Amino acid sequence: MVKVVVCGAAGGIGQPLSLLLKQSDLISHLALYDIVNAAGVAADLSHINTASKVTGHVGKDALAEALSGAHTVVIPAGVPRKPGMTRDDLFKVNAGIVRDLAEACAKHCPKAFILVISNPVNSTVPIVCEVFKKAGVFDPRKVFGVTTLDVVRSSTFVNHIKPQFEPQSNRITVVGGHSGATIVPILSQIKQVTFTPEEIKALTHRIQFGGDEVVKAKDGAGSATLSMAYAGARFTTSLLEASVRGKRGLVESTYIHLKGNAGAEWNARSTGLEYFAQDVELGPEGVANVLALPDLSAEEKALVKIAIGELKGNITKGVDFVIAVPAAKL
Ligand SMILES: NC(=O)C1=CN([C@@H]2O[C@H](COP(=O)(O)OP(=O)(O)OC[C@H]3O[C@@H](n4cnc5c(N)ncnc54)[C@H](O)[C@@H]3O)[C@@H](O)[C@H]2O)C=CC1
Ligand SMILES: O=C([O-])CC(=O)C(=O)O
Repeated sequence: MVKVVVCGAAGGIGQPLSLLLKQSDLISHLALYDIVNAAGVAADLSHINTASKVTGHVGKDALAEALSGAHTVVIPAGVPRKPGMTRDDLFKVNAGIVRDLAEACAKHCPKAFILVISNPVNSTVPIVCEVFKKAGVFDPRKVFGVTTLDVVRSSTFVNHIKPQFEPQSNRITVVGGHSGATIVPILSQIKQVTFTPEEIKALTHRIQFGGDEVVKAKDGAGSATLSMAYAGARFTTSLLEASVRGKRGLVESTYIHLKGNAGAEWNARSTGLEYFAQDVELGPEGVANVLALPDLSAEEKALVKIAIGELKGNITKGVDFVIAVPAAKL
């Protein structure tokens, strides 16, 4: 039974994510942090008759208390997209938010698992890792970019055109990163159903730009929150099952720092990248083993090549931000 902190807990993702985590019997203390409204959300959730204690922490002065003793910190803090924006457009605001939260985590809970939801994930994960490196507390097994929504969407969208494909028990590998062309679903490995080349093309495009569908439908009121909360709770639960309960064989796709993770050498060599999303087996210390990339079709190889090109810039942008901009005093 552990303490889990949600940073950005009063937001569109933070609230339903906290609701789902309140139902976990692996969590003894759910600490909700935000710069606004976290006390109200915590009071509300605290009336639910599950075992965990819920506390609310509002504003920077309450951050140390929220984070101390944390086993896991989930970060959906920051601004979401509006129509016409890319995830990279969020960097201006969210890079500083994530950098400051990472600084506080490195200080107050340096051994915690850090799950990054805030966009652009391709750059915010390097920001967290660089902050932890600077503080001398970096463990590459413990920082995760949450790309689970791409996996969830993949199964859902395949099921929409192939109803015989059972979407909850059949997991699809998604590699690369978390934005447009960097999202590469490996549909060629699906054994249960077959596709025409046109179906593969349409599905791939829908998965890569699934986020845009929601941004467009919400029409200025934000991006995916409920499906993201579901995906974030799924990833958090898998990690807790593996790290707290010791469950073996749990595999999730996630965007990680390759160097220093078992099994990732091949990925690092073949992509030339420092960070990449790939299936990993979770264990007591976080990443237990990075699974080998599955066989890719010629089309998927071409998509991975495009993803690598885009990821390079996204990663450099995150790394440079930490090196170039001094951290806010916390
Ligand atoms: N990884 C993924 O697959 C996905 C990521 N996202 C990203 O998640 C982020 C949050 O999205 P929403 O919840 O819809 O936004 P939102 O605006 O509804 O909520 C964000 C929350 O963060 C809080 N916040 C702002 N600055 C903060 C700080 N310094 N410390 C703590 N909390 C702070 C705000 O007060 C607000 O409550 C966005 O960057 C969005 O792009 C969204 C969907 C999927
Ligand atoms: O599209 C967005 O901006 C939010 C997001 O990351 C997603 O829904 O995959």
